[in-house]
Amino acid sequence: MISFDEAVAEIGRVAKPRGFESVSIEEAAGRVLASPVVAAIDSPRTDVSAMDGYALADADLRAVPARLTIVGESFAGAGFGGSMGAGECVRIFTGAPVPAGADRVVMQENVRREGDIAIFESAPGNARHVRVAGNDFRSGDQLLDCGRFLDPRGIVAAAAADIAGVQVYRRPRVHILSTGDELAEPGSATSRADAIPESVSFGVAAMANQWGADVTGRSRLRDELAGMRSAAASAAKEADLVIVTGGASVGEKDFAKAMFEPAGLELVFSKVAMKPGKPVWLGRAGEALVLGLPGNPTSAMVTARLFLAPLLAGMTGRRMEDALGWRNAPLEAPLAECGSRETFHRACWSGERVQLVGNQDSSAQNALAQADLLVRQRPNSPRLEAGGLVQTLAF
Ligand SMILES: Nc1nc2c(c(=O)[nH]1)N[C@H]1C(S)=C(S)[C@@H](COP(=O)(O)OP(=O)(O)OC[C@H]3O[C@@H](n4cnc5c(N)ncnc54)[C@H](O)[C@@H]3O)O[C@H]1N2
Ligand code: MOO
Repeated sequence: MISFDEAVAEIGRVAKPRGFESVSIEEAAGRVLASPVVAAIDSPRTDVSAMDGYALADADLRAVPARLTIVGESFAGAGFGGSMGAGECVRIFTGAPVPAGADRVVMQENVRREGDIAIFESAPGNARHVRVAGNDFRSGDQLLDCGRFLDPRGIVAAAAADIAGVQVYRRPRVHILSTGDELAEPGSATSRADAIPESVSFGVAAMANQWGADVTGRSRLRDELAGMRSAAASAAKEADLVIVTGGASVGEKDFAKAMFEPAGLELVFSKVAMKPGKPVWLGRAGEALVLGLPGNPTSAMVTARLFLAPLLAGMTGRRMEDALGWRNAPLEAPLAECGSRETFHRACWSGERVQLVGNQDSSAQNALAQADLLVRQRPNSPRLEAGGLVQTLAF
């Protein structure tokens, strides 16, 4: 049995992107850049006004009040085509090109207008209200680095670079196999004695999508080795990552690993000294990675959060740390000493402190939905009093 940190290090070794593709800016949100975004234009492209008002030459306001003749208008998208001389100004709007000959914009609130004459009663302040060409970025500037997750802010910069598309890492194809004779489609559990709703694969699929995967297949399998083996072989051929739920322990029908043997399963790790989630395992079958999650729903979702999220971060070209951002937070109540397995308690954030949820059973589904944090407790660490700091991870 390896430690949690050793298991995370193994995840880091295997979690590599599987190629890249070009997508339009429209499709790029939530993807990760496989090549940098380089600006194709200056921004702004020319000197533009930062205010609605009047563009003029500073020299014309040396003596105030000043009366300048309005010789035209400049709008964003339709600049002033003419020329502006001494004693003249141009009506201008925010984002519009500043005409040649002007080096300042005066806000319209500080200007009185009489027909074609603009009257400037007082000396303007220091602010010229002109955004100089290229002051945001220049053509050729690298705006976003390779590996950048295209969040809404990044997408703005990518589009502003005036490029039609970007190169991003391919979304890993994920196939989820849930095992167990007892499992039934939600809504149909009572139609069969001893059946329960299959719940885990839905949470695992949601998490896989959240971390950038494309869930291309979902299958519910009976505990029958021949059928499981053929499902395992075809999932391993079709997917980059196969996730198996259940059958990870030592029961007589726990076939999760055995089902991949004919597909050439090589284990990376099997069993981690953690609670919950001890039976979690990782392997390869041909080109595919295979992640085995315990069947107990809380164990499955805790191990998915701790291993699937960083695995997909790496497979989509992100840093693994993006998925494992631990933060210190104070405890609401004392925490008993930890046993020999590293423990990940389910907890809630009250706004000021961390409170463990009441039901810490690894089969819990109601308490699972209440928890928004995991609290990490190192093996054999001593009791902590209320107010003591613990490491937490958004769950
Ligand atoms: N003798 C031992 N028994 C067990 C050990 C052990 O070390 N020695 N480990 C325990 C631990 S820890 C866990 S966790 C479970 C994990 O077992 P499996 O991965 O083999 O899971 P199953 O037996 O298939 O199922 C466990 C439990 O979860 C329910 N389940 C399974 N899949 C789903 C699903 N997709 N949706 C909803 N619920 C699911 C299943 O009905 C069982 O109740 O083993 C312990 N035993
Ligand atoms: O993973 Mo099991 O506790 O961890 O029920």
